[in-house]
Amino acid sequence: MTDTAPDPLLAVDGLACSFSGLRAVDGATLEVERGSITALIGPNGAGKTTFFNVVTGFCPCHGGSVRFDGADVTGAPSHRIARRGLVRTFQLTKALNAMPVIDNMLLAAPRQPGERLVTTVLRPRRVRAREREVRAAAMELLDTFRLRRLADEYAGTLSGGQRKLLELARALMAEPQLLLLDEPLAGVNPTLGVELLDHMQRLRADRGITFLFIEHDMEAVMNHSDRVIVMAEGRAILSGAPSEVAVDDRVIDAYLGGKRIVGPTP
Ligand SMILES: Nc1ncnc2c1ncn2[C@@H]1O[C@H](COP(=O)(O)OP(=O)(O)OP(=O)(O)O)[C@@H](O)[C@H]1O
Repeated sequence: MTDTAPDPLLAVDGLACSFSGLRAVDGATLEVERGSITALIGPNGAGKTTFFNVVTGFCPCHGGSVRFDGADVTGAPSHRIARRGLVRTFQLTKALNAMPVIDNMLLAAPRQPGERLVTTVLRPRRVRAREREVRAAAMELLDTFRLRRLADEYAGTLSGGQRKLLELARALMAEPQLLLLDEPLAGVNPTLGVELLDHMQRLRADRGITFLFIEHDMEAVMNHSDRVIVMAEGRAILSGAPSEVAVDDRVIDAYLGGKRIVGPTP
């Protein structure tokens, strides 16, 4: 690692996670700056997805620490980490596919007082007010992603691109401070890919959301991120501006197929 942020939103130190002896994440140390769009790159099997899973509480932590927004969240359950604003996207499951788009959105909202019978009975007005708030937030996001007209359609009937947008919209219902995206451009046509990257820029500007995204598309990484972190064999081996990372010999040899990429386009 070559740089550190003064007040990082996410600070991970020596993180480890093994699967039956295989060290998928092996002492990863990295930081994500507040308000940045940071890319996480590295070869297949480098441990990027497992890193996301450990940080967000979906895989066990076998060593090291995770600090988010100044709090130690190492090994905390995923729902508690998400409630703090550290959220990752997920592919729509079978169950979610069998539900209308709007229900997918409503289910993803935090702090639903109607979840508790006692609140529903004793404070019905509060429950209804929160339900209206959640529905309004869902509709606004569906508008943003041009999915509003599909609100009552089953999620399973959406095109691949629309599903990607719905995954992003669902994650935003959790009101993230830091959103982790695992290969957001995979399987997406180039036009929608550009749209997704524009959404990230706009969400950062309008809602102050910080992004950490895993991506193999080097053009997207170099042109749409402020920082790039390179992972190999379970560790972060390099971090810097895209223009710095793009000229590093290790990156050129191992991850860019020997091709030199000259920084972001103006
Ligand atoms: N649930 C699991 N059980 C066993 N091994 C796993 C599990 N998840 C990941 N691994 C292994 O951990 C290593 C890291 O995998 P991971 O998916 O985190 O890498 P990655 O960098 O995200 O790769 P890719 O770019 O191909 O998605 C790989 O060797 C993988 O096979």
